[in-house]
Amino acid sequence: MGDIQRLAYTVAQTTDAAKWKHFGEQVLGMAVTLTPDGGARIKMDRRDFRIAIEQGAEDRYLVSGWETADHIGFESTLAALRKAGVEITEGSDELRAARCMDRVVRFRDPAGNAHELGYGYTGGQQNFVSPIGHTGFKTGIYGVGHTVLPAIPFDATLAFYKDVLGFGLSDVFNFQPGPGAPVMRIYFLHAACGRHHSVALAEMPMPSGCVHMMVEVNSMTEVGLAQDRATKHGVKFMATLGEHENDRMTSFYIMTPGNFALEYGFGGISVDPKTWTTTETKQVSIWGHDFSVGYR
Ligand SMILES: Cc1ccc(O)c(O)c1CC[C@@H]1C(=O)CC[C@]2(C)C(=O)CC[C@@H]12
Ligand SMILES: [Fe+2]
Repeated sequence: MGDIQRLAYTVAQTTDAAKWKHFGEQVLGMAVTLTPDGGARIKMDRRDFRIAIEQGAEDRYLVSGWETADHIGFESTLAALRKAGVEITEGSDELRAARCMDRVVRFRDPAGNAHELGYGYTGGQQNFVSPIGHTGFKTGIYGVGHTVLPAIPFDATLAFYKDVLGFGLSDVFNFQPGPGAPVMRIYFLHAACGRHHSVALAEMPMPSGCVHMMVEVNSMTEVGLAQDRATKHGVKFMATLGEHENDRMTSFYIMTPGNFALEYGFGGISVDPKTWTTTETKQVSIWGHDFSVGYR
């Protein structure tokens, strides 16, 4: 088992941070602060941010930010990356300050997805206050949620997550989008925190850099309220409400200003990384999750 504990944060790029301010606050119920450089910081808990928005030429996903418990876990993960011949860039003082980490390094996986690895949170500890009265998110040791990344070539990318980064394989899904259509693999991996998956690898190209990211709330009521807000604000739904078979998450999917989807859910299971054996899911969901709405 590896030393990566959780997905600590994600980073997206925007051409217009005001769009993220509106979406983050009015739809997601998070607290969004615009920054002088044209970006934004999206707060979901006592940390200063869980989603960082950077000003740039495209609306897209940029980085998955992983966290170890301490410098020991950090150094051993770094050693595994070096041993695998991965190119590593040491984070500047500026990057460390932006991410509120004692130390940060950057690298890419075999599919080209950008990652940061860090430890030692150095930011503030202010209570989360939602501008719309939302009660909060399931974060803490479980991190921000999960991210689903494009993974081509699939086998090399999967091996990297398992053998280099030390993720455990929770569940495999050989997804057939339609009769006769080619199978697209979606594999779900857990970090040490035990969230059923902190990352999933999807065998599909995704120009925006992310298939979706997931945030979790603490009650079904909060999912329903968020669904109402998304409807009210005319947000595009990528999937209707439903419950996944593998992690039992009840969620819906909406499009973000970053051209990737966001899954908003409740009730996902945890696994025990010491004893879990990989399962195979046979269906997207037990009920609901009509993804055809995304094409309407
Ligand atoms: C199958 C599944 C289990 C648990 C999850 O958290 C989860 O997001 C999924 C669905 C993943 C996947 C997706 O995000 C992109 C669109 C996909 C490929 C579909 O059209 C069905 C399954 C979807
Ligand atoms: Fe998901």
